[in-house]
Amino acid sequence: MVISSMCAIRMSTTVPPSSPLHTSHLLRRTTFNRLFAIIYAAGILAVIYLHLLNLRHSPTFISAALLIADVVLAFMWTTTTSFRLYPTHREVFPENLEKLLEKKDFPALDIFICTADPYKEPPMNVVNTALSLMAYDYPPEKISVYVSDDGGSELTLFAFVEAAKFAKIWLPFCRENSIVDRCPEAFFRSNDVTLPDTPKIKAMYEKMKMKVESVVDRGSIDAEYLENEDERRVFDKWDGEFTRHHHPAVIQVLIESEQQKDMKGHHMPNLIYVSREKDSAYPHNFKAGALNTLLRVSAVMTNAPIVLTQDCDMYSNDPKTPQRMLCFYADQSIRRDLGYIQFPQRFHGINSADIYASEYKRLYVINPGGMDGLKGPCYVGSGCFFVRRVFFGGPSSPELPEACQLWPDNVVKRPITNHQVLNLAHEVAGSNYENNSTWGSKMGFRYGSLSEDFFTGLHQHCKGWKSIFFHPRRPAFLGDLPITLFDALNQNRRWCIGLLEVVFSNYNPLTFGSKFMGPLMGLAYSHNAFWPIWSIPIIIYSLVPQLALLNHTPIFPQVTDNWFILYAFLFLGANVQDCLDFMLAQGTFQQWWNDQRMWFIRGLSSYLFGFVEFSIKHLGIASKGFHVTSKVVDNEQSKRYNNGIFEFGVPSPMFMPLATVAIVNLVAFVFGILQILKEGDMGGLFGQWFLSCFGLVNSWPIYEAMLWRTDKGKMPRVVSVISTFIGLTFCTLVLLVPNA
Ligand SMILES: O=c1ccn([C@@H]2O[C@H](COP(=O)(O)OP(=O)(O)O[C@H]3O[C@H](CO)[C@@H](O)[C@H](O)[C@H]3O)[C@@H](O)[C@H]2O)c(=O)[nH]1
Ligand SMILES: [Mn+2]
Repeated sequence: MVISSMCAIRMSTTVPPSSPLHTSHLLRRTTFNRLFAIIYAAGILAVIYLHLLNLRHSPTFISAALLIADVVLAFMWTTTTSFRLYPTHREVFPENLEKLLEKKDFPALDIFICTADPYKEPPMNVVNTALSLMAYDYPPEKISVYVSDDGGSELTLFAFVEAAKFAKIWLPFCRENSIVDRCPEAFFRSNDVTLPDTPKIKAMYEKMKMKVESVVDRGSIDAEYLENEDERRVFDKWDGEFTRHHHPAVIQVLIESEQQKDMKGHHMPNLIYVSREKDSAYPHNFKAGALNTLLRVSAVMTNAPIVLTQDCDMYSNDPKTPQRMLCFYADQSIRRDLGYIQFPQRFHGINSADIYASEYKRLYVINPGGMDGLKGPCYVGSGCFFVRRVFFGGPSSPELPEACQLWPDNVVKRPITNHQVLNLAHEVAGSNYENNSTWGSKMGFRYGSLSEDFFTGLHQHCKGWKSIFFHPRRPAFLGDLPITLFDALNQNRRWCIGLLEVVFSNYNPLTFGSKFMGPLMGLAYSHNAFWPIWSIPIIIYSLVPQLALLNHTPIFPQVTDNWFILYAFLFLGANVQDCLDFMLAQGTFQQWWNDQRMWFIRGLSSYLFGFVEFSIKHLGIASKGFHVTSKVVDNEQSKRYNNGIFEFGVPSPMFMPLATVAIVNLVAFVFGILQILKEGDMGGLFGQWFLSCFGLVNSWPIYEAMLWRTDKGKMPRVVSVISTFIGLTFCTLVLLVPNA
């Protein structure tokens, strides 16, 4: 089969100015942002000056702690400012594409879907993702979908055998009825089930789902579910020796575009199941390893010039997405150093207040828009269209892989089921294939960080590639999100470990990054990389002023003092601007409130624990792998989540600092009230009392969970008891210590 990676070379298109493919402009708030940044920076300098003065007069633990907290806040503010100087918005005009390109000249597209565990990532969901992507409004013979199964599970493969059959009906159905929701589950969930064929197709879908789910429940495949010898042979490799951590490579072509047609006689995309060889003697490098295997396997089989990476839960929500992507890719004027086009990760099923701030609006929407005005957004692991060449060295310093069949401009001339092709594909999926190679260091996705996405994008930008952020009105992809606080924090903690791995690598974004990408990009990358250090000011500000209050030690200027205005300005300025940014990005005030609360919660838990775990790992004491976030939904939990109730439930040490801080703030708050009743004023302690109110309001769900909730999601008793004890001990100690 001649796959059209040639198109990439032939497509010498110049876009006429009258019918642009895309436009971009700076947001209106840019000038304001820049002016405000200058004023705010002056405020920061003044407060640091005040701290230094204080420290000279009274060099106490408190003044040192406050200086450290404010220096970290100032640093994080500087990094945030890098997103605010060039906030960019883009539009695309896919309707102009046809003036430049015929459909037959569209470049081929290799789609990678990663899954790792059939019990945390139900195969039915993976199948839904795959079907939604196969149904793209794009020439099907140009699409190849590769599913990487790191779980090495016959259950997942079985689901795909079924999906390949269902695709024959589903794809023409979507095309003929111009369906927009091409993820079957999402389509049947929504209400427009009025088309004549729908009941029939729905019944078929339900039957497939029932089969797949029963197979997953039983953990094995009933013989009756396999229709013929060919289907049985597919599972031959799962013999007695086969385990998840030790097995040969399995590559199974489930649909071959050239050979198989759908019900209506149209081409279908290629569908290929890949489970790379696993052998405990070799590191497998988690998702980055899986993606590198797919890069090679797909190079051997189809070698499309564009590669889309998807997490297994991120289904397509808009069939026109590849065409929108083409609006950038087809533009010669930006092509030379264009490495990737990132669409934001968006989620379905978020509760309206977004209690866990799972939307990560800043990470996925606001900040990438800010980087788009510089050299482009970070790669966030899913929803990203790469130019294949970006994995092989810089734009003008190519790094070619060992075999010419893997070169990014190689044209595959043989069908994907050809023996030689399949043999080579198995070879490059071998567990020792990468030994002594530069895969993971100079080529492909980067190893060495649990946040392989962040690390990979950073590396590519440092090599001179640019990227583009495109945020369409209708979300291009929708994924699952964690619905318990524990899952949400665990995910964040894994990211933190991965980010610190980048900070302490040779590719520190601040030093190495600024040198190769410029200072603003360096700062922008540092913002994420240094996330965990948020915990320093958060811990200090949620304990020190409150404890000092109990000790009658004023640490902020008096309300009547001019310096108080500075504090008020810095506090309000940061929060109001942050809130405005958030609301201008289609957020509500309540969502913003919850977002800042989660920031506070993460600072006391996942950022902190990520930091500790990273240090332990670094000292070689323990090493934790990539804990896949569960996408399975428990009904009760889901009900509580939908009602906006926090889910604690598990006795995790991560909840302890949260509960301790909640107790200390409660005591300080009550103490402040008593103080007013007794003496009629706050005696210079207003600022501190105000912070304890802030802490109190933010901790509300924690009090609820500790004190009066009775459901399963309440705070486990052991966490409540230990934290209350620690919190009260702190308070008693400072009450007993004489005024400092
Ligand atoms: O050994 C592994 C581990 C994970 N995965 C896949 O990686 C994806 C992301 O894993 P998930 O548990 O969903 O992590 P999240 O924290 O939700 O993912 C975010 O963070 C990851 C980095 O930590 C990025 O890779 C993801 O793209 C990004 O969405 C999933 O499709 C997994 O199947 C593998 O293929 N192999
Ligand atoms: Mn995920």
